[in-house]
Amino acid sequence: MLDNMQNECSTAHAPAEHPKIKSGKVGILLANLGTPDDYTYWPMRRYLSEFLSDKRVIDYPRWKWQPLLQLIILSKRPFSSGEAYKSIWNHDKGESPLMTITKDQTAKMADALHARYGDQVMVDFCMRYGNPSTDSKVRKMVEAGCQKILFVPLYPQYAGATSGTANDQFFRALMKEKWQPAARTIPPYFDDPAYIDALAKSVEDAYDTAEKKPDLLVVSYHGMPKRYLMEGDPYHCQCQKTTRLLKERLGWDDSQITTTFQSVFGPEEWLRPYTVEHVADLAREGQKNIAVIAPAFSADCIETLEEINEEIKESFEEAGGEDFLYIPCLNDNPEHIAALAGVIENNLKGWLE
Ligand SMILES: C=CC1=C(C)c2cc3[nH]c(cc4nc(cc5[nH]c(cc1n2)c(C)c5CCC(=O)O)C(CCC(=O)O)=C4C)c(C)c3C=C
Ligand SMILES: [Fe+2]
Ligand SMILES: [Fe+2]
Repeated sequence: MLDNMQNECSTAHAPAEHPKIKSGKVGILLANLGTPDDYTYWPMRRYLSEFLSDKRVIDYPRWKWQPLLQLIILSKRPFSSGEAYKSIWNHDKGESPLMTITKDQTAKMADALHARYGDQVMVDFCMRYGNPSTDSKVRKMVEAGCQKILFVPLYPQYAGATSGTANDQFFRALMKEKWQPAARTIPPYFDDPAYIDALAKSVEDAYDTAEKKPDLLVVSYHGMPKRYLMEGDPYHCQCQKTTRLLKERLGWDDSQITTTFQSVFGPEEWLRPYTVEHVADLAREGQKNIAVIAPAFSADCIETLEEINEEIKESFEEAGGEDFLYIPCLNDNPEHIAALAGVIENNLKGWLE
């Protein structure tokens, strides 16, 4: 039974103006990358500026990077990225798909965890960039009486540019609290059997219902500069291992599956092979019928719906490819929620049984 501090202070000894203190809950705070509030210039610029000013994402010295970012990149990219967001926008809800899906995931996770732990837990989500901010959601949890918070970045593979910076922002939010809750973050879960099962099932379902069974599965991960790998970031290795585990779980051999990296940004070399070039090479070599899956994303977003399913598909078709099957992210499907709930349960041990 979790302790309730308010009982101790409801005696005659407490000062009359004593604040109401809520306690006794465990917060589970899901976190994703963030997304612009709108696809027009200023919201896009605000979002990109916050994102691309993060040293975990782009690690050039500020004096060199900020003039280039603020004067050159942010005068053009909000327009081109805004167009891309507009093409995938959830106009009914007035938000991006990443936002809609994260809300759906959170609602389903809340149901699953309330069924398991009752009202001892509070489940919510925040974003690393933009809204709802990590600060605001940590504040809300502390105010509601969460003395313990488990922070859950929704990235299966660890990268400094994703889980690392999400955790940094969580710790910064804790710095502002008078009564800092106990805090945990989760390790990467790319090798969790239930997560690999969920991925494999999504491939099997897509292949079963495809008009033409694909000859090759391209497993496309968000890229990063190759230098980050050389400097110690484990993301590349965790991506390669995700593909291997998926291949083994599907009972396939190396001829049926391949790993690539997408979304190259700037002049540096990024992790290779680049998806957009590789699918064109495949089409030219005679692989006319492929499927693409993107396991680094827990929710469909601009990088999957627009980049993979529009730009990369076009590159494949222009090079002579015929059938391009995009396999959606795991989003709020039941196997994904169950796998994530299992990861959360494991990481709550000692706090809640
Ligand atoms: C420029 C450096 C970038 C690195 C390094 C990077 C790593 C990285 N990102 C994700 C997940 C997502 N990225 C998303 C969008 C996005 N990413 C970058 C740049 C880097 N990402 C930019 C500039 C953008 C914005 C879109 C654009 O202007 O092209 C998103 C989608 C957000 C959405 O609203 O839909 C996600 C998710 C991972 C997993 C990763 C790992 C190394
Ligand atoms: Fe990104
Ligand atoms: Fe590696």
